Amino acid sequence: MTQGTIFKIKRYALHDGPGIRTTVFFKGCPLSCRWCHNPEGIDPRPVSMVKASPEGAVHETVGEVMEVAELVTAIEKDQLFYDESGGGVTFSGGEPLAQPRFLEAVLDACNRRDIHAALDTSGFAPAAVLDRLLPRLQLVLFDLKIMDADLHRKYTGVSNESIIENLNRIDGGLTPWRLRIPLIPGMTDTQTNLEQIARFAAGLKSIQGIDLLPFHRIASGKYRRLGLADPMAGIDPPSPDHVAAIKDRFESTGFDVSIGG
Ligand SMILES: C[S@@+](CC[C@H](N)C(=O)[O-])C[C@H]1O[C@@H](n2cnc3c(N)ncnc32)[C@H](O)[C@@H]1O
Ligand code: SF4
Repeated sequence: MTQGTIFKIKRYALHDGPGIRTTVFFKGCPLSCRWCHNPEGIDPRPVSMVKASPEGAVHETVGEVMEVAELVTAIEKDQLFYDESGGGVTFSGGEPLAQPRFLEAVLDACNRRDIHAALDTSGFAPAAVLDRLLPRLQLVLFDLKIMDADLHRKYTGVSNESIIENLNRIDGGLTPWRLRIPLIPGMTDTQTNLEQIARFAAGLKSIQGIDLLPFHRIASGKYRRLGLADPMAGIDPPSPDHVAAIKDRFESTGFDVSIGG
């Protein structure tokens, strides 16, 4: 039996793809982005978080091992909503590509049920994993964080070499995809990085659009609950005007650009 580890299933999501969606968060990620808003999803094993309750602080375990059939049952519960809204399921995390066999089995089940399946990914995976999974996906939301290899390593912990290779791979294929750029002040959101991304994006062929994801601070409480220091303490979200100017910049070169995705 193929099993996977999941840390959240969010129903009635209106982001991360068209229509009403269920977002499934896969546990485990080979990156460790300094700004990650899902720090509880990085360790592949279940982790302990402190939760406030009427009885005081209690520990809860985040992360659950699931069978393919169990997850598919949870996903198909809302098939009526997907069908009526043009929605479906989005696999996010953590990094879904870090559990490729489990993801493949769940995708096969979704494909058999005609459930639209989207992948939210850092793109950090062996090319063979991507090649196997792309034909099973109806949409890929592919993050591009930092073009400079050294800065990418500094802020995410890994090289971006395989990510760029995989971007070029998906761009030559048939699976619909959008580029996602998190706007993190001083890290991804610098003039140099955005210019480098714009130059790279100008050469892409099958890209359907760009989603800008402005930095937000929803994770600060999560770091506290994990017993960790917030690595982004003191950093504010970018202003709406600044984000609008970046949107204009990408739109002026012909891209369909959304804020928030
Ligand atoms: C948590 S990640 C999971 C999927 C995959 N690991 C990735 O990075 O694309 C989902 C999305 O949230 C974005 N993100 C993470 N932390 C963020 C933050 N603090 N503010 C805004 N976007 C953030 C990522 O860039 C990514 O597009
Ligand atoms: S790749 Fe995604 S899940 Fe992994 S650390 Fe970065 S933002 Fe978080």
